[in-house]
Amino acid sequence: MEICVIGAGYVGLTTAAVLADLGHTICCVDTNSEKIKQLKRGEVPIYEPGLSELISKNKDRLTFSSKVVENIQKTAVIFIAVGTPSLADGRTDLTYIQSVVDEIAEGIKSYKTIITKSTVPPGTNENIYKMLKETGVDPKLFNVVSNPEFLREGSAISDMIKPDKIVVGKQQEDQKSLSVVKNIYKNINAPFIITSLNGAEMIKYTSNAFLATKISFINEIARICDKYNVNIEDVSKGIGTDPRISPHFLSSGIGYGGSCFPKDVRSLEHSALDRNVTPQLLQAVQAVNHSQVNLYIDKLSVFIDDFSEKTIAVLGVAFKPNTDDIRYSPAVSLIEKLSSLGSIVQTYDPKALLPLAMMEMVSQHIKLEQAIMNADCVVIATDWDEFKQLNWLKVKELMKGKYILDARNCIEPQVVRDAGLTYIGVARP
Ligand SMILES: NC(=O)c1ccc[n+]([C@@H]2O[C@H](COP(=O)([O-])OP(=O)(O)OC[C@H]3O[C@@H](n4cnc5c(N)ncnc54)[C@H](O)[C@@H]3O)[C@@H](O)[C@H]2O)c1
Ligand SMILES: O=c1ccn([C@@H]2O[C@H](COP(=O)(O)OP(=O)(O)O[C@H]3O[C@H](CO)[C@@H](O)[C@H](O)[C@H]3O)[C@@H](O)[C@H]2O)c(=O)[nH]1
Repeated sequence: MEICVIGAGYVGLTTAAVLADLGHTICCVDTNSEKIKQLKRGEVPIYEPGLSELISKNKDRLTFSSKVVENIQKTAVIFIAVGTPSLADGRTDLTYIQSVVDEIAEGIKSYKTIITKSTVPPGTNENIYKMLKETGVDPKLFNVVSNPEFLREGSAISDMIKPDKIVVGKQQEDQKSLSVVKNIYKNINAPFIITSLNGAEMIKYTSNAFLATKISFINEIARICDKYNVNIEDVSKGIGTDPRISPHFLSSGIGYGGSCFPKDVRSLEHSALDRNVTPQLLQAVQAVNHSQVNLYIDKLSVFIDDFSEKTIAVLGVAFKPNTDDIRYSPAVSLIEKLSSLGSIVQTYDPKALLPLAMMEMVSQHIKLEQAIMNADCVVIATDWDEFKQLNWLKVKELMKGKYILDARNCIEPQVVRDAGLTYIGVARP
C-alpha cells in the first residue's frame, strides 16, 4: 500500500521504517525542512537503536519530503504522528494536530483513511472528524481511525514489529477502515482490540497512567523500606512473581520521565477534571514522582552538608538508557537542582546532550573519565549499561571524594563498598 506518514519524530520515523519493511511504499513528511534534508542525506536525526539501519535497508520504498499537502494528495492512507506536548497548564497542546487537519483539508481530493498514531485526549479524533467536515470536506472522502502507539524509546522497532496488541478505534458507522488497517498490519502477529475512537484514546492514556502508577507506587514503597532497612529490590522481586502484579515497571529510582508519562498522566488528569471527576490517584502518582529528585538530594545531604563548591559528577542525562531523548528527564532535573545548590556539576551521557540553556552552568564531557575527575560524589542518574559495568577501583582513583549516589538502583552496593567507596541509595541497605 502507499502510505503518507506525517511527522518524522520518534514515532513517525519508526512507523515509516517499519511499514516500509513490511512492504509498503512510504513517504514520510515533516514541516521541519532541516530534518527532511538530513533524512534525504541518509542521516537520522535521532538516536534509536536499529532505526538508521532499517531506514537505509528500505530506502527504495521509503522517501522523505517537506511537501506535506502534495504527498497527502497522492496517498489513500495517512498516518498522523506529530507531537502532542503539554501546554503550561498540563492540557495537551493540539496545535500540531490542528495544523495537520488543515494540511489534510487542503490536500484531500480523493478518499483517505486518516489514522491517528499521536497520543491525543479522549474526544480528539471525533473532533478531527468534525473539523474536517466543518472545513467543507465531503465526509464520503474520509474516515478517521485512532491507532495509538505503544512503542518505547530504545526498543521502538521491535516494539512496533512485535506489539502485544493493535488498538483500533473507529466510528460505529465506518465500515471501511478496519479492513484497511488490518491490511496494513497483515504481516504483524498481534491481537486486534477494536473499540470506539474515544475508547482507543482512553486505552492509550490508561496504559501510560497505569505504568506510571506502578512506578510511583514502588517509589513510595521504597521510602517505607528505607526506614525499615529493607532492600526494595527484594520487595519488587518478591511481589513480581505474582502474575497478577508482574515483575515489570517495579524499579524504584528518581522517578519516571520522558516525552510520554509526565505529559500523558497530566493530560488525563485534565480530561477527568474537565468532566468533574477528581482523579485522586493520578494526582498522587504525579506528587510522588515530583518529589523523587528531592528525595535523592536529601539522601545525599546526609553525607554532604554543604553542596556549594562541591564537584558532583552526574552520569546520565537521558530520561532512560538507549535513547538521546531528554524530554522531562529526571536526570536533567537532578542536575539543575545540584547546580542551583552551588555544586560544580560535570556530566556524561553516551548519547544525550544537556539542554542548550544548561550548557553554560554545567559541563558535559565526551569521556566518562573526564566527568568523574576530581568529583566529590558520583551520581548514577540514568541506568545505561556502561554505568552498571564501571570499574569502581578505577572510579575511586579518579575521584577526590568517595560518595556514590545510585539514583537508579542499578549497582550492587557491595561492589562499590569493596572498592572503598560509600554507596548511597534509597532502600538499598
Ligand atoms: N516518543 C515516544 O516514545 C512515543 C510513543 C508512543 C506515542 N507517542 C506519541 O506520538 C506522538 C509523536 O511523538 P514523537 O516523540 O514522535 O514526537 P517528535 O516531537 O519526536 O516528532 C514530531 C514531529 O512532527 C512534526 N510536525 C509537527 N507538526 C507538523 C505538521 N503540521 N506537518 C508535518 N509534520 C509536523 C515535527 O516537526 C516533528 O518532527 C505524540 O503524540 C506522542 O505522545 C510517542
Ligand atoms: O520500573 C521502571 C520502569 C521505568 N521507569 C522510568 O519510566 C520512564 C518511562 O520509561 P519507558 O516506559 O521505558 O519509556 P518510554 O519510551 O517513555 O515509553 C512509555 O511511553 C510511551 C509513549 O506513550 C509508550 O508508548 C510506552 O508504552 C511507555 O512504556 C523512564 O524515565 C524510566 O526510567 C522507572 O523509573 N521504573
